[in-house]
Amino acid sequence: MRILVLNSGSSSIKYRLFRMEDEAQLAEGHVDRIGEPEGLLVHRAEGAEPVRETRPVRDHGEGLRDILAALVANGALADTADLGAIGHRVVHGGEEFTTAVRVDEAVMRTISELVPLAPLHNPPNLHGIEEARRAFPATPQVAVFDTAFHQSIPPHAYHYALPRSAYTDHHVRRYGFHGTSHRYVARRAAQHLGRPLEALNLITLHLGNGASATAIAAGRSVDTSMGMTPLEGLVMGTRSGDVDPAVNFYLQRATGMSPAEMENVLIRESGLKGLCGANDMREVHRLAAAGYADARLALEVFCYRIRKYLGAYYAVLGRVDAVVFTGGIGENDHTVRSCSCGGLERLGIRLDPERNAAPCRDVLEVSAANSEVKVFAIRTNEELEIARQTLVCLGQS
Ligand SMILES: Nc1ncnc2c1ncn2[C@@H]1O[C@H](COP(=O)(O)OP(=O)(O)O)[C@@H](O)[C@H]1O
Ligand SMILES: CC(=O)OP(=O)(O)O
Ligand SMILES: [Mg+2]
Repeated sequence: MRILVLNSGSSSIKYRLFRMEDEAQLAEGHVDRIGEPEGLLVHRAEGAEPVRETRPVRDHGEGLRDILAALVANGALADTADLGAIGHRVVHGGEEFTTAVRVDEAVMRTISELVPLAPLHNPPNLHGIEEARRAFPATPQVAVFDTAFHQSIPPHAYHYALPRSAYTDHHVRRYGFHGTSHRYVARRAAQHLGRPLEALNLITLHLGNGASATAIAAGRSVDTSMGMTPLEGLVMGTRSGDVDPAVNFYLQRATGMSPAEMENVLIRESGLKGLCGANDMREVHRLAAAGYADARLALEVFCYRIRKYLGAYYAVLGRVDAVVFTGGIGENDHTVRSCSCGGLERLGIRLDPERNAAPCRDVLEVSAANSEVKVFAIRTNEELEIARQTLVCLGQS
């Protein structure tokens, strides 16, 4: 069966096509700048020349039709009937969804009821599903939630110490995100260690544009650094992560910013970008190497926050079998890995500098031979995990 995985953002659609019999990736690409005067379309498929086009793409519906046409043109699909299912990334599933679900009217309604909890992510996800249902009415559509893996977090870890009505009336609690990635790399680590995931305690660190840490006990998520929204926790490209909530009110009063303007500052103008002007980690390194003190500080704040969560989750778990770094930064940035793990030898975490400097192609063990806790860099594949869960949901695996 062929499964198309879609990740619909506000002005983009990313996709990958898999043949599930052998989990081969047949094609991938993205449509960016939807609705802008000049859109960008990139398509790559096995055995075909890559295509890169710039032209306007009016809306998500047109973007999806372009993707389908490209998949047929480059031979990845014979026709639409060749598509067994579409799996959609949906960021917020609230408390309603603990696993992937087949999309129907009731599911669409529930995802839209969750929009207030994820105003940036859920509307484009929902829109992508609507358009896909319109473009492929006969194809089963499955929603796979970032929050689902974290539904095993116990009440003492998901409750904030707020008046009860915040939870009972307004659903304010920790939900956690990046669940498909944390789950995927946890499974890869277990395979590499040759042990069942259900027997392992892990700390997984997804460090991409968004970043989060998860404590995994006996294969299940028991705590994670992102909260009600993907703003809490680690320092990110443009998001602040943890701050004293009073900063919010203080800065609004001091500067006259509205709540919406303040939210924009915390989500889009903070993190690495706020600290040193660059949100891309490679650029932060370039600036630091060129002697910019702000960039060096940004790196230190970024790694220090990770180290704090490593310590906290060590305490949560009591025993840790492995720490896993993933996401664009976690997979590629050996400096961030060594800086984040620095000084944790007493916890049994010791890196091997030579192994740590090697490129990570799939699973790279970066801990020293005498490290009690194994440390890995593992390439994540959220799309493949979504395709697998789509297959499970349809009862075909
Ligand atoms: N070789 C590298 N060294 C350091 N950072 C890298 C490297 N390659 C990618 N990154 C960083 O990874 C981040 C993007 O991560 P990625 O997982 O691709 O993002 P997203 O969350 O959008 O999927 C950026 O900060 C980028 O600078
Ligand atoms: C939920 C989230 O933060 O996702 P991303 O890292 O893709 O922004
Ligand atoms: Mg990513």
